[in-house]
Amino acid sequence: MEHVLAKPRVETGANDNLLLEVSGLRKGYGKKQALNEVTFSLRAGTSFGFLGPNGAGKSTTMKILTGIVKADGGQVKLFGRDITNNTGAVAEYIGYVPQEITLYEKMSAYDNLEFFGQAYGVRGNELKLRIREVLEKTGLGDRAKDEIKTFSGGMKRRINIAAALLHRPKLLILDEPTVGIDPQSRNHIFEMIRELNNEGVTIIYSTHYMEEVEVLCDEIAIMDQGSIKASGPLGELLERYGRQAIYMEAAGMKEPPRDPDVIKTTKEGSGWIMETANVGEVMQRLLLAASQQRYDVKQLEVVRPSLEQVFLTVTGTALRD
Ligand SMILES: Nc1ncnc2c1ncn2[C@@H]1O[C@H](COP(=O)(O)OP(=O)(O)OP(=O)(O)O)[C@@H](O)[C@H]1O
Repeated sequence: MEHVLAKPRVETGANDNLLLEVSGLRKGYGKKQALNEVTFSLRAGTSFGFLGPNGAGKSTTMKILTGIVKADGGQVKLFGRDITNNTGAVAEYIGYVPQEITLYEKMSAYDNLEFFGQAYGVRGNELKLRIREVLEKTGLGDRAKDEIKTFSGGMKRRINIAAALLHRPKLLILDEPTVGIDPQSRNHIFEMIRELNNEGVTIIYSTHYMEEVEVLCDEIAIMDQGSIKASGPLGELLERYGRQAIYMEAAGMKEPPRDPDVIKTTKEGSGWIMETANVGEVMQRLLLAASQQRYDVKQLEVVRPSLEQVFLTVTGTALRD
C-alpha cells in the first residue's frame, strides 16, 4: 500500500503538537447543507468529544476526515499534511469505527479481526500478536472463536472497535459507539477508550449523550445544524457560556427575592434560581435581607453551570437525548 504521509516528527513546540487541523469544511447533499464552515483543531493525546443532536453533521464530518465522503470545500490536515479527500491516512494513522457495525456475522470474532488486519496490511505473526492484543482490550478473548452472530450488539461493537485498532492508529474516530447497547458493554467501551487515550491515542468521539462527553472527553465541540457552535475544554465552556446562579429557599417567602445584580429569576421547586455574575455579593445581600425580614432560610447555595445549560446558550435549543 502506498504511504501518503511522512511519519510524524518528534513533537517539540506547542504547534508541533497539533495532530489534526480542520478548516472551513463544507458539504451539501442536494439542497441540504450538511456542513457549513466546520473548523477545529486537535492536539495529540486529546480525547475530543463531538456533541450534537441527530442530523447535526457529526457523521458527515467524520466521514470527511476519513476520506469516505468528499468535502465540497475546506481542508483537513494531519500532522501538518493535507489529507483532504484522501483515504490513505486511514490505512496508516486513523482508526475509524462507523455508526453501523461492519462485521461478518457468519465469521468468528478472530476471523473478522484477521480479515480487517490483513486489509490494513498487517500479516503473519505480527497480525496474530495484534489480534491477541486488541482482543484483550475488548475483554472478549474467550469468545474469539465464536461466530459474530452469537454476540450481543454491545459485544459486536467492542469487536468492531478492536478491528479499527489492528494497525495501531494514532487517531481513533468513533461515531456514536454506544447507541442501543447494554450498559455493561457501554462501560467496557468507556474503559477501552480511556485506556487507549492513556496509551497516547488521540480520540474523536461523537455522541448525542451529554454525560458521555462529560466523563470521557477533555475537549468538546458542540455541533448543531452543520456547524460548530462552541469548542474547548469543558471547564472553559462552562466558564464562558454557563451562567452562575444561586438557589434560595426560605419558609414563608411568597415573592422571589430581589437584588439589582440578579439577571433572571426562575421558580424551582419550593425556591428560586437567580442567575447572577456576582454570586458572592448577591448571596450575602440575600442572607442579610432574609434575616431582616425574618425569613427562615432553608437552603442557599451556588448552582454550578452545566453542559446542558452551555448547550442551550450556544444553540438556542435543548439537546434531546
Ligand atoms: N447520504 C446522504 N444523503 C442525503 N442527506 C444526507 C446524507 N447523509 C447525511 N445527510 C443529511 O445531512 C445532515 C447531517 O447528517 P449527519 O449524519 O452528518 O448528522 P449526525 O450529526 O451524524 O446525525 P446522526 O446521529 O443522525 O448520524 C442531516 O440533515 C442528514 O439528513
